[in-house]
Amino acid sequence: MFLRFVIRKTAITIGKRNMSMEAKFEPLFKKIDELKPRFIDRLAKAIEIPAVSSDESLRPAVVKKAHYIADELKKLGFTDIQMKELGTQPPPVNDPNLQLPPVILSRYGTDANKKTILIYGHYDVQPAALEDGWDTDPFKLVIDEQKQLMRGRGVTDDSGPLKGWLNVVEAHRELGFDLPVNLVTCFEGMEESGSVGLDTLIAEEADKYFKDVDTVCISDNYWLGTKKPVLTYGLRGCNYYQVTIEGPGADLHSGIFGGAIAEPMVDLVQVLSSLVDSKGKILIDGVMDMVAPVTEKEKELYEKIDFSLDEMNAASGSETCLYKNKSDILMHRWRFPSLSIHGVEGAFSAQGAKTVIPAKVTGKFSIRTVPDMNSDKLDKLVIEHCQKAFSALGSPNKCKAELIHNGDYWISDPFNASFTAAAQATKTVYGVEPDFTREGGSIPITLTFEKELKTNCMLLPMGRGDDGAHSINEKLDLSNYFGGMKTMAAYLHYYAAAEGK
Ligand SMILES: C[C@H](N)C(=O)N[C@@H](Cc1c[nH]cn1)C(=O)O
Ligand SMILES: [Zn+2]
Ligand SMILES: [Zn+2]
Repeated sequence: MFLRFVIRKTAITIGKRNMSMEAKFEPLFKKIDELKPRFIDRLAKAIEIPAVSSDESLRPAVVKKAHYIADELKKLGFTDIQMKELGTQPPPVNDPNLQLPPVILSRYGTDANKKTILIYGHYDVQPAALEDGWDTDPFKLVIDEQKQLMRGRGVTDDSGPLKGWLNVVEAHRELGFDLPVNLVTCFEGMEESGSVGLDTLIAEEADKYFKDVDTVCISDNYWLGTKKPVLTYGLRGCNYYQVTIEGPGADLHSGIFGGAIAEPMVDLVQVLSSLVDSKGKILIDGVMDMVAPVTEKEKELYEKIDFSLDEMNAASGSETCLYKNKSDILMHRWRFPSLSIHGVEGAFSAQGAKTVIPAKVTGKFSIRTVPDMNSDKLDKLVIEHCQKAFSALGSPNKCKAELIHNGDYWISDPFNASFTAAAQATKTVYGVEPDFTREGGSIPITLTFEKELKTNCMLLPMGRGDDGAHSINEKLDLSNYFGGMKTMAAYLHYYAAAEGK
């Protein structure tokens, strides 16, 4: 209720003072539509580069994509382009000399009379392979004319939104319009792998490259459903772990050794199954005790959000949701922790029936964290739990549990000039006021920006909840790509005209 009032009041004030600004929207939006072939082509070239940050063998591709983006920035008139090197990737890693991909810093405009917005995005992607069940090559942008959408790994997460910012600048240039704000880019290539190395860079550049930043805008999440635009004011954190169990000196014939040897895979399955039950309940002692209690006031927020079980089922492609009512679903996606088991490295996973006893297996799992969980305490609880669960097996094998990477949860107050400007932009483009949502996923660096730059972050998603980010057949509807760019463009203008940060 209060939020609606603030948005309307500001819109009227800004509307009166900035008629000329709003008059620019018509040609700007028309230009964005006109440049459709160019904007799709820019995204297609990005999708073709398999920039999978978690795959060490694909690191050259991640770096290649960074250079492709930097070249585009140069052509579009961005200045002071710096490819910031972050050194070698810390363990656990196979190649101890593996270089982290560069962070792309650049500027568009340096006018001291304008506000400065830092736009963050990531150019790395999650792994993808045709064998996973994709209908088309994941690293080739395919347009489905009938459904009016684009498919390919990264279209919605996060190459589409990242390119969206570049396209918005290009539309202004084509029209001879000044950008109403200065932009600073911070585009990283390790977000899908915990944003390793970026915290340090942000701390180092806070008083240098990022000195004049007034606010941070991140377009790297999704609407909750498929119809209603949202603005996001919270994220869960993510602590990612691995537990390795090893025994025999090499993979063994299960007919020759089976029954007479302690099998690492058998031990691992038991350790993993001690972490969480089939109802999603985390079984590690002490974890749930850290979670902030649900308040009555908070419950009302979930009831007002436009979402349904049907939308949840449509997005998951199943009817396997653990909860039936909207509030429970949203709370378990946004404000309770979850533990997911992702896979096992070293185990037989291909088709067919290989009769092998794997010698060394590494189970991967992560915990999405929420207020008021303490990350260090969580690591201690998790690692001790794994060691205890393994010891209880009395196995002669060896077990090691460790953290791979972590990133904090983030929650902010959406009552500031940036959220208000984004709400106005959404209303202008989509004709509806956005819902204010939290996100179950993680963008590890959000809290770091707020702490180090002493400013606010605002999340302005482009794609929809059913885009299949991290999944097969990842898509971005054309209406979201173009609507998203128009919203980004209008946001820059509304934010420039607003009082305060
Ligand atoms: C929401 C964002 N687009 C995203 O997908 N983030 C990843 C980040 C990550 C990967 N490992 C740990 N964090 C996610 O939420 O999985
Ligand atoms: Zn992302
Ligand atoms: Zn992602």
